[in-house]
Amino acid sequence: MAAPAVPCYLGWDFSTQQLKVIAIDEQLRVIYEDNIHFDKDLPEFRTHCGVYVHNDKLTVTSPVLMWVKALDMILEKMKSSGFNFSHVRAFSGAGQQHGSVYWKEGASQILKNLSPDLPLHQLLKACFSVSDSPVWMDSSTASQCLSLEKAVGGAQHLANITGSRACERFTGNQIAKIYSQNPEVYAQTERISLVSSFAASLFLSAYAPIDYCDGSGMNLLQICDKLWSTACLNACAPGLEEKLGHTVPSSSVLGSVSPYFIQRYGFSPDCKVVAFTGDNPASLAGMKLEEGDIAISLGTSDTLFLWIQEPTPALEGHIFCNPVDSQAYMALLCFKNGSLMRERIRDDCASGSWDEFSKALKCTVVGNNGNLGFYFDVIEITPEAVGIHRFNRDDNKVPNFPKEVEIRALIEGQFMAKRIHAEKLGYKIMPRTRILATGGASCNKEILQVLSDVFSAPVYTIDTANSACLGCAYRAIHGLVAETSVSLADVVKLAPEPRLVVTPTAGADQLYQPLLKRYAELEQKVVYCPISFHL
Ligand SMILES: O=C(CO)[C@@H](O)[C@H](O)CF
Repeated sequence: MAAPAVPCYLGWDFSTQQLKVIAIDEQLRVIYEDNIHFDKDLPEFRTHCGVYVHNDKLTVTSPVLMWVKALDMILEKMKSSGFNFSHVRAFSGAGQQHGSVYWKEGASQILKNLSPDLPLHQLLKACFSVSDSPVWMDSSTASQCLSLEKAVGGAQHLANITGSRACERFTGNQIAKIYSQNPEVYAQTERISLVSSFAASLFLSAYAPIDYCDGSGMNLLQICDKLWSTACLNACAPGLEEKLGHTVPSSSVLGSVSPYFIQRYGFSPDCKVVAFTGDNPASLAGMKLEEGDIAISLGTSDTLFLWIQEPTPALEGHIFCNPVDSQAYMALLCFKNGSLMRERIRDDCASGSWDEFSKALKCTVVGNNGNLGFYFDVIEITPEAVGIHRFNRDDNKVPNFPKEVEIRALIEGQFMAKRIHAEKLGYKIMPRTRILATGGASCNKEILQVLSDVFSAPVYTIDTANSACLGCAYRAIHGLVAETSVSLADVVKLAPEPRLVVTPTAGADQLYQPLLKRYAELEQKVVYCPISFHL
């Protein structure tokens, strides 16, 4: 007797280092999780942490066919494990924000006529005019950023229009660079997707629209009316609107999964595809963020984000259209030196062991006896700085710290930066503030204890570190009823509540108040002017 059909929903995450998938049942319980790690499972692409850092140390890309092949592999893994795709009622997904994919002229015809006998990476190998997609770690478009801000009347004006000042990783500036350096490649490109809408296009076997939320990470979309800004488009490249297509609300049902997936994997013809969005916005959905909460994602990038009702564009940080409620917004601060920085210090100071790393945090005192550090192996976004800078309790620069002091200085510094820059943007740590942590490092209780002490707030986590995948599975369910104006919160009220993990150490707030002030003052000594830095 065949097992009863257990309707389920999928959430995909095309992130920097891996492709992840989660399946949940109608009771929102996780029934399947899997991933393909790009470096380990696709060694033929020879990426490091999922990317190529070019010789100029500014340009950072990822091979688009690696993402395509990762999807082939994870679907085959699921099929071999007996996963029944016919039970999937709907799915949505996320992609690393700001990255872009360039479809070559004629690709839409190839997408429409995929043979289910072959894997996607063979069928699509001639479909991309740019084989190495620019990704969010890139910082090579300083001149394009200057031109864009000049074209629209300055940095704050651009922030008022698009939610951010010109950012080197943002897609409009990346497109401008490709157009200026390779106009013939740009001319051969019939469609430009974000990583999120590229992934949705694979499942639709047709170009998927960009959603409002991920679209607001491009320096091209007007966050007030969700329309492309003509001034910004024209400042980046000619005929750009036609290559981008129109945008859609993040809860839109884009259509049904394509015949390729029905015939090759057994998806139901009724399986719906809900608009894909950015990874951080998907995490906001996955963590059931409430007003007053602060979310911190500890992944390849560390990001701090929160749900806001009104846009407050500034010269630092970003305002995106909200992925769950298209009348609301989300604020985000991005810190590029996240997990890769923690892993490098773990390798150098804890013999590559997280247990040793945690022991070092346990055996060093809150506040680290006044030792402070700034750890930026790659050019940091918040603040704009690079290099390793250590200061002793007298604010004197020192060349090194003992290993366990180095470990605490790294973690305290990463979290003090988050609190300082969040409060600079007006985000208040209130008595009822909850810190919701996600991402790989959210599994480390000692790291979360430092987070709680620095923010003087309790830290909660959800059952999986893959909040972006989970958020997309939730959004898949919501997409099926979004027309009835049911809120996501209503749809996921049965989902597990975030779980309290740590509370602040007694006296920590009194210790960190003067340290936060010192850290903010010392940070001014390590930041640089990005333009002069590159010239
Ligand atoms: O650039 C970022 C956010 O603005 C990063 O967090 C990427 O989304 C990571 F994939």
